[in-house]
Amino acid sequence: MSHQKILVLDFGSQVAQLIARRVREQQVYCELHPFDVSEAFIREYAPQGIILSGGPNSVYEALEWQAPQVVFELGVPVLGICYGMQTMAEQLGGKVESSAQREFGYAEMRAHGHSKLFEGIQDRSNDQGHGLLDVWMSHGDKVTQLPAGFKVIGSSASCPVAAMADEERGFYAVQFHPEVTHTLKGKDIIARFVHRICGCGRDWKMPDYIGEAVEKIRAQVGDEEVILGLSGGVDSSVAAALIHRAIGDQLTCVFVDNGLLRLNEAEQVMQTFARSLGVKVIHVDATEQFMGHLKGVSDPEQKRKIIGREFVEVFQTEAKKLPKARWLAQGTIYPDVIESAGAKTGKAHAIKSHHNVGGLPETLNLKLLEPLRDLFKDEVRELGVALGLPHDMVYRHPFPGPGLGVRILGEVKKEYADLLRRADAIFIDELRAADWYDKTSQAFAVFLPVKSVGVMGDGRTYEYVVALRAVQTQDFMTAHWAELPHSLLGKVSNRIINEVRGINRVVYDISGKPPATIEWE
Ligand SMILES: Nc1ncnc2c1ncn2[C@@H]1O[C@H](COP(=O)(O)OP(=O)(O)OP(=O)(O)O)[C@@H](O)[C@H]1O
Ligand SMILES: O=c1[nH]c(=O)c2[nH+]cn([C@@H]3O[C@H](COP(=O)(O)O)[C@@H](O)[C@H]3O)c2[nH]1
Ligand SMILES: NC(=O)CC[C@H](N)C(=O)O
Ligand SMILES: [Mg+2]
Repeated sequence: MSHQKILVLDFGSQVAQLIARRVREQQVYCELHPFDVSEAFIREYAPQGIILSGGPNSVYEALEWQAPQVVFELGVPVLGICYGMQTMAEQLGGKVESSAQREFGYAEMRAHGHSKLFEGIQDRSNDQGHGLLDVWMSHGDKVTQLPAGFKVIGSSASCPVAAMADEERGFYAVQFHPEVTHTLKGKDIIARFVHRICGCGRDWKMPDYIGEAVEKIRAQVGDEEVILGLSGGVDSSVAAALIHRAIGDQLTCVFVDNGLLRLNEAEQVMQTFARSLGVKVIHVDATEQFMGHLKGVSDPEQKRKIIGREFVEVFQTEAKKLPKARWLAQGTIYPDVIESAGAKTGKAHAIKSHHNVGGLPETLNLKLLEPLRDLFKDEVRELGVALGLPHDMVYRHPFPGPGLGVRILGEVKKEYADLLRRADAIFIDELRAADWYDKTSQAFAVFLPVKSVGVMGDGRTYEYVVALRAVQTQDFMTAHWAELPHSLLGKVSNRIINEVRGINRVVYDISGKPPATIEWE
């Protein structure tokens, strides 16, 4: 089945992913691509409408940062946002200049000229009955001359052309950012563009998508076999459930106990998958193998690389035991794809080597099956619910593949892992009991291999420290530390110190991301 689609062209905006999110929320399929994709690509993609994102450049400096001309020749509506508006103006014969008044943050925009884009959408109105909108701006350039055929449809105090349109041709542009939540009616504006102006229906729904995905997996796999690394996390669990729905027993999951899992995790995963869902799961106890290779290693990057390598090692060994195994399935999701795409616009530094990216050796001899490649995390969760996975599994916090290996600072030892497992379980227990688990995006304990002095029962102690970490975030790219109630933190600290012998001090991590990261290594 083919969907009606929107195409988002990325000019290097920090929030380009959000545009795609906002469109998907309208149950309209869309993809984000670098602005310089080929004309042939755009024609073949056959969008129902195109959105041009913002970006850091100025149109009068970065002359090659233009939308492919075909964008304006396809006969479909186009929405330019910020830089997207400026390049639209420039390319169609208008003018853009650097502005004396730069605007960053809140602005009030007055809508005028009865455009389809804003009609009936306002936060309040002024004395003349014009709609006023609270919008979020981030620009230093502005359109100073309209291209032929355009009229002004919105203005703000320091930006006379805050929005423009050529309704005849379906070209719309806004200087503000409708994709961020600070633009209060942004969601309505995106909805208006994709539904009314582009004429897209609501045909992107997870329950319907199951059938489509199942067909595709069957066609790809045929009568061959698939192995999937199952972690019990959201992505691999949903991938397992989906592939199992498609090919049943041709799927074998491999759950690796690397000795770095949380308390009772192995039992829980086996229980849910093998017993409740009837999926074939092989439980590989590779504790010795992982711990052996990690012995004496304290550099975080080296630890990550070793863990990644050993995972592949295990998958390969297991695949050899299945004569028809030709596929390795992964729970790769859309943000993973976008973040590692290395588009012309991306200049990201390597902060951490994620264990599952780029670690596949040439000799693997297995094809990759990635049925969640087009989905955002919340879509993956919705799909999981539609597939009948238990709520607790679908809404659990993410857990990184290197597991406790990156939560024990420095060298990993079994003794440390055992202490950490117990402290972590107490923290998560208490979070749930206090109804805070679902209010945080990720929470865990970290083991610090330093000792401090304490006094317990009149005796001196000299023991290890545990740090608690809890964050709130939408996308895990940035995060705030969670303002957990002091009483809750107090209770967790008390329980850990009383119940886990070997730990006599608990601290709470109050660093945001950036500048810190969520995991400590
Ligand atoms: N213990 C494990 N055994 C087998 N495969 C694993 C294990 N840990 C991680 N993996 C593999 O690595 C992939 C990436 O891990 P990642 O943590 O990003 O995803 P996830 O565990 O599926 O979901 P979540 O992000 O919710 O934790 C998983 O999809 C899974 O295929
Ligand atoms: O599957 C994974 N393999 C990894 O190697 C890995 N490293 C970090 N994470 C998770 O990614 C999110 C962001 O983490 P950081 O702020 O620590 O970079 C957080 O959710 C982290 O738990 C990983 N997940
Ligand atoms: N956020 C943007 O797209 C900014 C566009 C352009 N660089 C400006 O400053 O006006
Ligand atoms: Mg995980």
